[in-house]
Formats: sequence, structure tokens, C-alpha cells
Amino acid sequence: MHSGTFLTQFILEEQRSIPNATGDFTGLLNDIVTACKTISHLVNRGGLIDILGTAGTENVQGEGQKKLDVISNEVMVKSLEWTGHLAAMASEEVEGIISIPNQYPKGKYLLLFDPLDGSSNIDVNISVGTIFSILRCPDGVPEPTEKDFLQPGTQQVCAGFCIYGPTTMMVLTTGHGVNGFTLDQDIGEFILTHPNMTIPKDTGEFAINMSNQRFWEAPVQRYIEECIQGKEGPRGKNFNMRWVASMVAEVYRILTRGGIFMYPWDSRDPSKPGRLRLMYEANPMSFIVEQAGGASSTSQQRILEVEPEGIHQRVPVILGSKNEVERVVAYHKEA
Ligand SMILES: O=P(O)(O)OC[C@H]1O[C@](O)(COP(=O)(O)O)[C@@H](O)[C@@H]1O
Ligand SMILES: [Mg+2]
Ligand SMILES: [Mg+2]
Repeated sequence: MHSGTFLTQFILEEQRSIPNATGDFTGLLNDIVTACKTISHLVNRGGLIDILGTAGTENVQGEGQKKLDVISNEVMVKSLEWTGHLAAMASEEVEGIISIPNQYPKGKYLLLFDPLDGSSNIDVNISVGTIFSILRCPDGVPEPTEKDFLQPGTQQVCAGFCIYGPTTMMVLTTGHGVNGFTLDQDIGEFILTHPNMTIPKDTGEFAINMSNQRFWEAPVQRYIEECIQGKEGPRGKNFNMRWVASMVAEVYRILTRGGIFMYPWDSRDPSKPGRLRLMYEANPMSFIVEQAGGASSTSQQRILEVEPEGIHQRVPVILGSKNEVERVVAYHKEA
């Protein structure tokens, strides 16, 4: 595909490469694109319309919801429930499965999404995004339940994220590499601007929330300590650090210039396996990172092979440039 291709055309071309394709998948992706364009518009309006600040409610994670968490969740559900491509949905902001109202036809796909990623950055005008993962609904299941969603990340049909930053971009994979599209606000279309995004195997840039350092396990302490020691230390090279606190922005940076992003297990709340959610953050981002030549691990196993136990379960996340991720995993094995 040459740069300048419209996303709609790109999706249609992809569909043509799938034997007996019905157009269901293409239709679903177009619905998601429409929802993200709507959220992009709202995010961009910010203080001009009453969408900043807290909603005064809590989600299933026990986190305070921002108005935009609730609004973007509503936009996703309302844009997708009637179109006939989905059997059911699941969202970071909704405890149970979101079923398709009876008046609408059902489709063969399951959608999981984080409607607004990087919520702590909304009010301070830093990039946020939407993350999504598409699975097939098991055959013969008219009314999917949570267990039908509990498929390992290797079963994803498609994963993507939209980042609402200086430009609005959509990053997608259907298992044939990773492509980035920029929203042309003038014509309201996503245009292919970043074909075949790939992550360099090596990097000199790490991203982790350093304020949690005292709670990390020894292998993570060792890895970060060695990065900080730089040229004078065992790594013999200097490292730079970044932390945006929006996973979409961290992953987009890594897709653009490499790097390693870590949100490891920490002892702040030992009962919690991690901060980030497997089904609508770690799995879609891991599919994208691996398709771009990177790696993604819990420190013990490939994230995409984790057997899910619940739609809101959390996992430790270490992803990015392959050689660095493998080094962190090796430090855990040695420990
Ligand atoms: O506030 P912290 O500990 O730096 O965590 C930041 C992380 O939390 C998140 O904001 C969690 O996602 P949500 O905003 O969707 O809840 C990630 O995007 C980000 O990487
Ligand atoms: Mg998130
Ligand atoms: Mg979120």
C-alpha cells in the first residue's frame, strides 16, 4: 500500500486478501474508526465544552472516572451496538459484558476496549487514546458471556489504538504488520502515513514510573539501575528516560523510535498482578508490538499466551525493543 491511501480503502484491500470475506470485519473496523473520530473531536474541544474534570463516579477497577472516560465509553457503545457486526462488547469502564440490545442484529465478533487511555492526562492536555481488541465469538453462542471473551491474545483478529495528540493517529494490525494513519481534519479521513512500522531491536530509552522504584522486584531494580549507570556501568552506554503516563503515547513512541516500556509487578498491593489490564490494554498493545518486530512479556511469559481468567484482570507489562525485553526476562530467570 502506498502512503496517501485512505484507511477505508486500506481495510477494503485487506478484506479482498481474505478468502470468503463477508465484509463484516470491514464494517466493524469502519464503525470503530467513526467512534474514534467522534472521540477525537470531543477531546480536541476540551475546555470549550463541559468534558474536562471528574464524573464523580467510580469504575469496576475502583478508580475515579473522568467525564471523558464515561463519554468516550458511551460513544463507543452507541456507535457499535446497532451495526450488526458484534455479538457483544466489554469495556474498561463497565463491570459486566455489554450485550447487544435485542432490537439490533448480532454479528460474529467480540470487541474489548479501553475507551480513554491515559485518563490522568485529560485535564492537563497531554496525549490520550482509545485501545481496542477484536476476537471471534465462538460458534453457536447466541448470547455471549464473560467466558466467551476469555481467549488468549494469540486469538486476536485485529488490534489497534487511536492516539489523540498533536495529530490524531490510528495504529492497526490484523496480523500482517503494523500501519499508522493520520486523521486529515479537513476531509475527516485517516490517511496512511506510516506504513509497516517496525521497532528497532536495540534502544537507549526506557519508560517506567520511577516513583514506584522502592516497590519493584530485584530484577527490575537491577535493570533500571544499570540503565541509569549508563556508560560507566555494565551496559557501557547511556540511557534516556521517558514517562508520559499514557500507554498509547509510550507505545506510539516505541513504534516510532524504539524503547522499552515497563509497568511491572510491585509490592504496593501484592494482591494485584500489575496496573495494566490484560484484555484491553496489554493484549492489543502486545499484538501490535510483536507485529512490529518487538517483544512483550509479563517477565515470566509472553503476554499473548496468558490464559485469561477475567475481563478486567491485570498483568505486569514489559514491552518494546526485543533485545531489551529479553534482557529483563533473563534477569528474572537468573533471580
Ligand atoms: O499513573 P501511573 O502509575 O503513572 O500509570 C500510568 C498508566 O496508567 C494508565 O493511564 C492506565 O490507563 P487508563 O487511563 O485507561 O486507566 C496507562 O495509560 C498509563 O501507562
Ligand atoms: Mg488504559
Ligand atoms: Mg481508560
